[in-house]
Amino acid sequence: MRDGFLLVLSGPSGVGKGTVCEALLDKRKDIKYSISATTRKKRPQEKNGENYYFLSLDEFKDKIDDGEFIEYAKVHGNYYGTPKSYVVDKIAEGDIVILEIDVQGALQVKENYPGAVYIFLLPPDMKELRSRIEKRATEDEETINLRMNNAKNELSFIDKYDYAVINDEIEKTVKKIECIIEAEKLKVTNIQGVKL
Ligand SMILES: Nc1ncnc2c1ncn2[C@@H]1O[C@H](COP(=O)(O)OP(=O)(O)OP(=O)(O)O)[C@@H](O)[C@H]1O
Ligand SMILES: Nc1nc2c(ncn2[C@@H]2O[C@H](COP(=O)(O)O)[C@@H](O)[C@H]2O)c(=O)[nH]1
Repeated sequence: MRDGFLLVLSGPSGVGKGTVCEALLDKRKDIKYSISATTRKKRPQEKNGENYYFLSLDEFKDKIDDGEFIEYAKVHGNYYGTPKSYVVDKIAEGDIVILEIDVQGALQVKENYPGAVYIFLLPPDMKELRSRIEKRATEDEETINLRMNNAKNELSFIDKYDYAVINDEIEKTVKKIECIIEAEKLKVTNIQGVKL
C-alpha cells in the first residue's frame, strides 16, 4: 500500500485549519502534525514547541541559510516555515504528515514533493470567516483587516489544489478529509507490492 505522504492544508486565516487538524490528530494515530517555525509573536495561550517554534528574525534567517526548511514564506507580515527533518523522518516511517501552511508555501512544496496531497479549506462565506477570526480574539482590528484582505488573494489560488472542502461543521469536515485520505491511499499509482 501507499507509503507515508504529505497532506498540505491551506485556507484563509480563521477558516479553521488548526481546529480541523486537532480533531484529525485526536482521531487518527497515522497522522502527524508538522510544527512550523515562525517569527510571529507568541499569543498568550500558545506554547513554544507545541503550537510553533517561536524564533527571532535572525534565528529564522540562519535556518533558511542552513537549508532547514522545506518551504518558508512571509505571511501576514511574519515569516513561517516548515522544518525539514521531522517531515522527512515521519514520511519514511510511513506516517501521513499534515502541513498547515499558506498558498506560497504550498506552491514551494509542489515543486519538490511530488505525491503530496493538497486540500484547500473554505469558509461557508466571508462574513462567517470574519466572525470566526473575531471570536477567536487573538488579533487586533488592523490585523483582522489585513488577514481578511489577504484571504481574497489566497482564494484565487484554489485551482492549484487537489480538493476543496467547505468547513461548515467540524465533524463533517474531518470526515471529508478522512475520505480524501482513504481515496489517496487507494490510487493505483500509489499501490506498491500488490500480491494476488
Ligand atoms: N466549523 C467551524 N464552525 C464554527 N467555528 C469554527 C469552525 N472551525 C473553526 N472554528 C473556530 O474558528 C476560529 C478559527 O479557527 P482556527 O484557529 O482553527 O483557524 P485557522 O484556519 O487555523 O486560523 P489561522 O490560519 O489564523 O491560524 C476558532 O475560534 C475556531 O474555534
Ligand atoms: N508557508 C507557511 N505558512 C504557514 C506556516 N505555518 C502557518 N502558516 C500560515 O500562517 C497563517 C497565519 O497563522 P497564525 O498562526 O499566525 O494565525 C496560517 O493561516 C497559515 O496559512 C508554515 O510553516 N509555512
